[in-house]
Amino acid sequence: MNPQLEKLYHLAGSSTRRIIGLMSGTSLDGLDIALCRITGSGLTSELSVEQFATVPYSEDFRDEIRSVFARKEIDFQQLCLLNPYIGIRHGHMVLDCLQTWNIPAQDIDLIASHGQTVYHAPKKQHGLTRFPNGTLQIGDGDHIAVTTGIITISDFRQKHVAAGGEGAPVAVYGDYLLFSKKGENRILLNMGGIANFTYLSGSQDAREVFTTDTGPGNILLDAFTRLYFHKPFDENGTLAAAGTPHESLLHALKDHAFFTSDFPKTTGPEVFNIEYVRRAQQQSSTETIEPRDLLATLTRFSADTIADAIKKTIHLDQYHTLYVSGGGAHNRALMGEIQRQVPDFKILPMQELGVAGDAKEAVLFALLANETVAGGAVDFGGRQGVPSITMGKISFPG
Ligand SMILES: Nc1ncnc2c1ncn2[C@@H]1O[C@H](COP(=O)(O)OP(=O)(O)OP(=O)(O)O)[C@@H](O)[C@H]1O
Ligand SMILES: CC(=O)N[C@H]1[C@@H]2OC[C@@H](O2)[C@@H](O)[C@@H]1O[C@H](C)C(=O)O
Repeated sequence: MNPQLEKLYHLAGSSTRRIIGLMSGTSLDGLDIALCRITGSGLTSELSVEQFATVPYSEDFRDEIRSVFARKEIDFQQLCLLNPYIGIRHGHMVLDCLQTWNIPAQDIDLIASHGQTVYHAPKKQHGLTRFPNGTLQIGDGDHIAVTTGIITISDFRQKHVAAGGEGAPVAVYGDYLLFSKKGENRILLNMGGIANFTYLSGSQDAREVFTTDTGPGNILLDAFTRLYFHKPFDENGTLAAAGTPHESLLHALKDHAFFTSDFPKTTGPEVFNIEYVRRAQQQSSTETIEPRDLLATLTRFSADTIADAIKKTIHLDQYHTLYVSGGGAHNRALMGEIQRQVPDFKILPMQELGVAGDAKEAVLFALLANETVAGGAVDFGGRQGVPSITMGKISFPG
C-alpha cells in the first residue's frame, strides 16, 4: 500500500484528529487559520479550537487576487499563476503560524483548505441553459500539501455542484453536526462579504435544515468605505450610524432578480459590486448622495435583505435564537438594524456556542475534512441546495 494512503487509513480509524481549517472569503481580508481537535464524526463529533489566527493579506497580495476576482474578463496567465502561488502562500502562512504556536507540522493530521473563490456562477445568475452551476476556488491543494508536508483536503465546492447544488453555502453541514440542539430553533447568520444563514430546527431533523445566501453582507460597505474614507471597512458601523438612509436608493438597490428568485440561492461579488450601486444611484437619481448617507443606505440594504430572507423562509411563529458570526457581527449599525427587524429574536454572538464568530468558517472546513476521512454523508433528504455528500479532494505531500 502507498504509505501515504496507509497513513490516511490509520487517521480515518483513529478516535481524534488534529485538523487545520483554512478560509479566505470574499472580503479578501486575510487567511483564517483554525487548528481544531476533532473527536469522532457525524452528530457525535466533538470539536475544540486549539489555536486561531487571521493572517492579514498584504495590499500587494490582495491586488494580485483582485486582478482576477469576480471579473468576467481576466489575464488568463495571471489566473494560471495565482493557482499555485496562493497555494504556496497559504502553505507558508500555516507554517509560520505553527512556528508561532510552537507546534511541529508532524503533529498535524490534515489541512482542510477552502481556497480563494475567484468566480461564482450559479445557473440562476449566468442564465446559460447548456451549462451547469459553476464556482471556482484556486490555491491548489497539492501546493499546500507539498509546502507544509501535511495531507491536504481542498476544493470542497465541486462535489456540491456535481451533486446538484450551487457550490454554496457549505457551512450548513458543519452547522448541523456541531450546533443543532434538540428543543431550540436556531438560525446561524454569517455576515462576511456575502451574508448567509443556516436554519436548524429544534427537532434536529436533518431534513428540516435550510440554508441560503441572502445577498450582500459587508462587501458593498467595504468597497465604499475604501473609496470615500480610505479605510478597509466601516469600523463598528460608525460612519453609517452618522448618515441617513435614502429610501429611493434603497428601493432601487433591492430591484434585482436575485431578490425575487426562488430560495435557496447563492451569489457573490460578480453581482454585488460598485457598478451595481452606481446603477441603482442612476436609477434613483441619487448620484450626489453624501458618502455617510450612502453607507447608511447600504447598511440598511444588507440588513433588510438578510431579515427579508429569514422572514420569507422560516416560520416565525416559533421562538428562535439567532447566532451571528463573520466580520459583520462587529458592525453595530448593521446588527442594530437586523435586531429592529426581528424584534422577537434573541440575538447572540456565535461565541455562545463555543466557537468564536471570526473562526467559524475555518472551523467548519476542518469539520468537512473530518467527515471526508472519518465520517460519511448525512441524509438531508435530497433537499435541493443541501445534497447528502462528503466533499473535497485529497492531496498527498509526497
Ligand atoms: N470592527 C468591525 N466593524 C465593522 N465591520 C467589521 C469589523 N471587523 C470586521 N468587519 C467586517 O468583516 C469583514 C470580514 O469578514 P469575514 O472575514 O467574515 O468575511 P469573509 O470570510 O471574507 O467573507 P465571506 O464569508 O463572504 O466569504 C471585513 O471586511 C469588514 O467588513
Ligand atoms: C462561492 C463562495 O465562495 N461562497 C461563499 C461566500 O461567502 C459567504 C457566502 O458567499 C457563502 O455562500 C460561501 O461561503 C460559506 C463559507 C459557505 O459556503 O457556507
